[in-house]
Amino acid sequence: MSLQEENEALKRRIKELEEKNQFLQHAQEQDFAWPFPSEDRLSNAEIRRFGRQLILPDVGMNGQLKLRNTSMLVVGAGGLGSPICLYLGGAGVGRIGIIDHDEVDVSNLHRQVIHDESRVGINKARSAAESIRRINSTCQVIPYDCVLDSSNAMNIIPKYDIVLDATDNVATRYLLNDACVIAGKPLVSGSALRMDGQLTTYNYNGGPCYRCLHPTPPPAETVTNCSDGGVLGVIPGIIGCIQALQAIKISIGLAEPPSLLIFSGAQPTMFRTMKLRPRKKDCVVCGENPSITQLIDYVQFCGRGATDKEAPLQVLGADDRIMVESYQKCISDDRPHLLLDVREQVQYDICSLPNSLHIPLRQLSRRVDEVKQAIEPRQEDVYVICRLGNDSQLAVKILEEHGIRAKDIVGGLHEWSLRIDTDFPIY
Ligand SMILES: Nc1ncnc2c1ncn2[C@@H]1O[C@H](COP(=O)(O)OP(=O)(O)OP(=O)(O)O)[C@@H](O)[C@H]1O
Ligand SMILES: [Zn+2]
Repeated sequence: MSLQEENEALKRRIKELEEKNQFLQHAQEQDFAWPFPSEDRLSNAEIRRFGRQLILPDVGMNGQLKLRNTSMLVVGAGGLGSPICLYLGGAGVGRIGIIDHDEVDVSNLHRQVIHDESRVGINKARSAAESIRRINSTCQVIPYDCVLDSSNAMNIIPKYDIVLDATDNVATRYLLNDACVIAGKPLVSGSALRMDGQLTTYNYNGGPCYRCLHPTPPPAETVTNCSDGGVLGVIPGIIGCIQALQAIKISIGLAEPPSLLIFSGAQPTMFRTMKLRPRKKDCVVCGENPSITQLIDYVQFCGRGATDKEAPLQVLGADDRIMVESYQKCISDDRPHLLLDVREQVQYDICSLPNSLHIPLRQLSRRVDEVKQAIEPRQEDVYVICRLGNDSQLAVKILEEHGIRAKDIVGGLHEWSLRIDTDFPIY
């Protein structure tokens, strides 16, 4: 390509980007009159755009108008929130609020398909809003770049007709439940982990709320999220799509009594539905004499908040732990020692430090003799490592119970990769 051609191509690209920018600014600055002024008819442009779903007897003019006059709040623009936002925006929902405080990370992109590589580092609510506007510039999209918590939930939730829980932590589930009961909003709640997912609508059609079924939160250390347990990208895609469908059905008046949908992606018959237990008359929030009439401190109630899902465990004292730098010195000084790696096989196969003995934490109690055999000849020091430095502490405790003194490596392989060997993979 000649210099002149290159110059012309660059000019075209600049023009393209300027046009895109203008379009986005226009979309952001559009007049947010709500509900839409012309409530009783669709424009020709709308008829053309929504024609394929407009001709469904279940939707029709009436249903499409209802969608246009419905506002929905999507909490979390991650794995579930991505398909929810894309399909609700595409379907013609009039107003969509999106809350997320987090930024797009490259490890999100396998499932959070509303974002792309160019959005890495950008707030997810803003990124999702931009994607919806590109699909349907007439949708009023309101991104909230913040953590939804007790201080702001009652300012936001009452402004919407239907709320969709697309988050990944227990504190936000209880917060959303209570806020939706207090504000009288249906809550379409989804979850996805590994190959499985679940979906329920709470506080809808006389059905139960989340607390009716789960009065107390599970112990914080038993809760697994996608970054610990993994997730196949398409699983939240499926659940999120059904959440969007459910919200559309509620909006246009097609929804049945709420039930629990259980999705097992690894099984040949993937879908099951179960009847929900009825609403509890003595439920503390939706019962006849509720003791919770305003939002509480959910971080305290659940033992963990929305933003500290990867907060490190503190099980051991300082004497039972070493920093990655000290472990590196141990290697460079050639000090005899045993490195025990307690991650699952699937993680060990991805990467490991040389000369480690591998016993997954789950098997450690019954395989403790292997550790003894490995250290006995030279009475070596034992160091335990895992991915983030949580399981390794639990492993040190187990070894202690069997009379083996060991130390855990603080922050695990993640820290090793950040501070010692940047070529070591992070996953
Ligand atoms: N209280 C909250 N307020 C705002 N956003 C929230 C809240 N709780 C969770 N979220 C958001 O919900 C989304 C859930 O997405 P997802 O389950 O796919 O996990 P993730 O946090 O993006 O990814 P990973 O677990 O792999 O780091 C996240 O983007 C998270 O920031
Ligand atoms: Zn209840």
